[in-house]
Amino acid sequence: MDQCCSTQLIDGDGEFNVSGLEHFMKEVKLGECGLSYAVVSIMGPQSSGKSTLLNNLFGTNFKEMDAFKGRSQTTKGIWMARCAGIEPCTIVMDLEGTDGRERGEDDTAFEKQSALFALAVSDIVLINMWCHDIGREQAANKPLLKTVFQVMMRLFSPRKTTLMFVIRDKTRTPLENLEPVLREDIQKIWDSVPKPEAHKETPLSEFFNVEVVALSSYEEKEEQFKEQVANLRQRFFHSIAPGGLAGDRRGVVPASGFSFSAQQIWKVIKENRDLDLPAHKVMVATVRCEEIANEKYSNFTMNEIWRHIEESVQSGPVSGFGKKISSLLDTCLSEYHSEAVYFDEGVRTSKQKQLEEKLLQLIQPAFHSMLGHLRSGTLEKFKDAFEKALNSGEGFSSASTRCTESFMAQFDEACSDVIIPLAGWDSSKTRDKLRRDIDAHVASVRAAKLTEVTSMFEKKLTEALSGPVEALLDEAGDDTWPAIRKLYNRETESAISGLADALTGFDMDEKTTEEMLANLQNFARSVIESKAREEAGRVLIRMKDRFSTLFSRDSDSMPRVWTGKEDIRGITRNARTASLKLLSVMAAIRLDDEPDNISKTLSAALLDASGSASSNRSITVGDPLASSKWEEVPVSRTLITPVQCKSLWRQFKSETEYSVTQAMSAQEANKRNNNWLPPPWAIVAMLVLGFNEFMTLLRYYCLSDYCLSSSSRTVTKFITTSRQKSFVPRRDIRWLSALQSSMGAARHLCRIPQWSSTRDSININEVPPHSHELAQEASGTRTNPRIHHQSSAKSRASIQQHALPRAQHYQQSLVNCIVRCHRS
Ligand SMILES: Nc1nc2c(ncn2[C@@H]2O[C@H](COP(=O)(O)OP(=O)(O)OP(=O)(O)O)[C@@H](O)[C@H]2O)c(=O)[nH]1
Repeated sequence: MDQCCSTQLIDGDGEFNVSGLEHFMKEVKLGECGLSYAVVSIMGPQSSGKSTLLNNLFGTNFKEMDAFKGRSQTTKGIWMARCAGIEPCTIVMDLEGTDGRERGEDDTAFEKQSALFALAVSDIVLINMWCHDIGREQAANKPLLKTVFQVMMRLFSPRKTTLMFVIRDKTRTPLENLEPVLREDIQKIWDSVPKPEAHKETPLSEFFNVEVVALSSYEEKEEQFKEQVANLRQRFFHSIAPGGLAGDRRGVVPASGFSFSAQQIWKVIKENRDLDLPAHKVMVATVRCEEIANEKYSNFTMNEIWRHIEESVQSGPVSGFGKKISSLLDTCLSEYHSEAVYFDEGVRTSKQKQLEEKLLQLIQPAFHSMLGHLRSGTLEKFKDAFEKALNSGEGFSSASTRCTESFMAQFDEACSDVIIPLAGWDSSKTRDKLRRDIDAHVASVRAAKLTEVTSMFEKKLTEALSGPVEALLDEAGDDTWPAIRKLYNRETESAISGLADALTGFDMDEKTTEEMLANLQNFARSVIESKAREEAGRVLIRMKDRFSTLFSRDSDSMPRVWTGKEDIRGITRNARTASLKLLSVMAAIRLDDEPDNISKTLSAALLDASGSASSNRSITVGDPLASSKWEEVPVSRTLITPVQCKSLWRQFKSETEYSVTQAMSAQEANKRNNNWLPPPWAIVAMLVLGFNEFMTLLRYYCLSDYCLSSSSRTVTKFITTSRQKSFVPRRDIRWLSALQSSMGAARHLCRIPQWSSTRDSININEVPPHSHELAQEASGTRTNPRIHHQSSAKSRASIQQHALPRAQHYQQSLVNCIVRCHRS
């Protein structure tokens, strides 16, 4: 026989030995038995040989009374032991004997409590009784049976227990004769027990299987006793099998819940409450399933593989995540199931569901982290691949479609490795987010590329338009805006065509493409408009330049010399008309080829009938320029408003007036100097006084004029050459101009009586005052030319070297001629 293990379950004071039971259960490994165990109890009068029977029947080691010390109570409370060598695992409880002398009046209470406990917990209850008590009115077991039947009524839906009456010290009377008498006694007791209304007519057999065995006296016929006990033992093998000795086992709790169940039953019994076994079973199942679930959850959280996954997933994806987690979950849940399988199904399933939820709640953050890693990883890989595809020259649309499909498929594949079938979590939200991220990236790259392409065409357009437009506006004339329009159309068409070609690879909708092309066209327009505005801001300078060019230079671009023959009025009119043309061209943007009357309006308002004189009138009512808006031109295309034109013209006129005045003064001076004919009275006098004098004078004038003109032209030529070659300082040019004037003055001197033949040279330091004035006028300064030439010895030397010898030569010729004329 196996070594027996026993413990006191409930002590004599009714205290439940929890730790003792837990220890006992571990020792006999009861928790692992599931439903494959049986509980046998024995009750009966004190010192009726219960312990002796159990020890012989089940190989237990319950304490037995020493026969030589007399009959007294040996067993206190309830003891428990495992039956040795009986399968399935059978637990036997030895109850304190009834009817004992030690407990007195209170015994009833403990008897009832222990009897109820035994009925609630046991599959088989042995009722130990003396053979000689059968049929006796005052039999010792009668109160015990009454108690058993009474407490049984306190069990709701009691399990059907096997009541095995063990008749001790069997007499010669055969069992067949004893059993009916005993059953009759039992029935009488059953009938006498008060029952609840529901069980008034319920037969005893509804609640108990009654079995009767008889044993010979252990003390007197030990051999027989042991033989009979050995036979009886056989009935306890496979007692829980169908048809076995055990009852219907309706109230059986899984072995792992036995400890808790027994505690709760004893607690209820002690509190003298009714014992609802089905409810108790559910309660035990609830508590035990919860305990099992908690234990499994705790085991899961402590699992090494899980802890590694949980830690690793913080920093990156874990390979085979779904499979690993699923395996852990399966293990955990199957362990739960195997332990909780014998508990109430409803409770078990419910608790399993709760366990699953808790586990999935624990796992979910790791799952989302995994998806997050997959999403971000896929996105990064997509970005790299997309960039490489674009750099390799693949079309934008083709690259984006191909890369998107490829990496979404990669994500789907990777997701299948993460999915936990039990959880049934959906990765579609993460997938959608990835798709949105990819689309956003494609959009941003597209925007950047489009900006790049657009900028390139804008730059090209700016280069193609800006310079030429500036040049065209600089030469403002009737053809300026048509030329700009032509340029604009040509360059814009070229750029739009180029951009349209470049956009074909971007897979853009027609509307967006058209918008971009329109934007480029508008950009071209804005370049021209901007340049036009810029040039319009400099219109006054340009007008003055144009005026100056046309006024101061002849058709060969040579500087004009106001000899007196020029038509200053006409030249001024032409210059102003050209300047006004520039103003009218600059007044508005004419990219749309819409005719306007700006030029006519300006001419009418700013040039008089002759076209030369500009209006100095202030703005009056009815003045076509008294407006801030041209009639035919929208404000957006206006560069210079009518009133601004008026103001600009006034300023232009006043700033160019001086040049005209100067020219006129110079012309007047030249006219005076060229007026060599003697006064009319002299001509008349000469005609009257004599032919000789006339001829003399004629020669004198002709020769002197020839000589001086020659000298004057020589000096003029020298000055011009010097200017062109830039080897004479400007101030000396001024002096030479003065010298040139002085030669004119020399002609004048020739007619002055003070002129003498002894004066055969010109002292440059004594240039006549008249020539100084001429010099001042020529130079436009008030500086005394004397100071200039004095301040530059080098210049003076140069002049003396080049100009003066010639001047002196011609002057000497002049003097000689004059002397000859005088003499002749
Ligand atoms: N006449 C008779 N005496 C027996 C028999 N079996 C045991 N005894 C004796 O009865 C006495 C009590 O035996 P236990 O086995 O201790 O009886 P018990 O019912 O367990 O006693 P408590 O635990 O005190 O109630 C002992 O002296 C035994 O030798 C039997 O079959 N016939």
